[in-house]
Amino acid sequence: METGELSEIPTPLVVAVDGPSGSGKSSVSRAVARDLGLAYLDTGAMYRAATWWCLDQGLPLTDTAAVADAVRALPLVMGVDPDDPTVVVGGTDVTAAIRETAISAAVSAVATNLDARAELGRLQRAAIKAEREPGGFSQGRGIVAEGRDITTVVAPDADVRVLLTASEEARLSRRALDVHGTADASAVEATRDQVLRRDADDSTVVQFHTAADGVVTIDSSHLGFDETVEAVLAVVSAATRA
Ligand SMILES: Nc1ncnc2c1ncn2[C@@H]1O[C@H](COP(=O)(O)OP(=O)(O)OP(=O)(O)O)[C@@H](O)[C@H]1O
Ligand SMILES: Nc1ccn([C@H]2C[C@H](O)[C@@H](COP(=O)(O)O)O2)c(=O)n1
Repeated sequence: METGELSEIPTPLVVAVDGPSGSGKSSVSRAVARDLGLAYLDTGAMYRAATWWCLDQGLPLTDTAAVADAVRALPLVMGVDPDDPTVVVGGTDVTAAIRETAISAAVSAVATNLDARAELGRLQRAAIKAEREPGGFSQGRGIVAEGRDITTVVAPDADVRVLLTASEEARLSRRALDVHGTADASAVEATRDQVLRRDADDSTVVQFHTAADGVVTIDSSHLGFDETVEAVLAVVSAATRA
């Protein structure tokens, strides 16, 4: 499918994308949203923002009740422009800060807190609903939302549901390139915690390695970035023609 061909897609359109760390969900979902003129919601960034907020207040992430209370009071504003997805907490722009290694290392403690998940899921559903209505960023065209449980828990009724996977090897070398600028053996080794340990911890509460019924799997291990975007657009096209 050619870029831009989907200007005729039925709207509002909700596209849900899940997958493990480094599978390409964020970058591919942003490109798909841009192409289709939709909003973009990075739900992982919401877990990261919640983690930043708790740590900023000096909360021990092991105190599950205190973390859940803090997340219920989280003053979070998510920017859903795919060209400039921002994250603001209590008036502070934390878009860059939430990508730091300290947050990546700690975020699973919040992601495995079931009360925090319930609250963030509620905020995610509200953000998706807002983009189905005229007042949102997309003016009612819709949204691409990505994470770990969007196809299954947050938006199981999405118009298009995709599980984006890639081999461990591909995911580790992509993340190593991002973080260390090289995918040599030591860079890959240094990336294991951020990718595999985090996925193992997160998998204890949410399933994102196998597609649920009705979810289309795209394995990007041997696809380039543009090919992966095209593959998702093809799934959107097929689903909206059906
Ligand atoms: N098909 C692909 N081929 C090569 N590189 C890719 C592909 N898809 C994504 N990438 C690159 O891999 C890196 C990781 O992608 P991205 O951050 O989107 O993954 P993610 O699944 O959102 O990870 P995380 O959940 O850890 O945030 C980025 O640099 C991205 O450009
Ligand atoms: N829907 C979601 C989105 C994210 N998470 C968790 C999993 C990660 O450890 C963390 C950060 O996500 P990332 O920015 O790396 O995509 O948030 C989740 O449990 N559910």
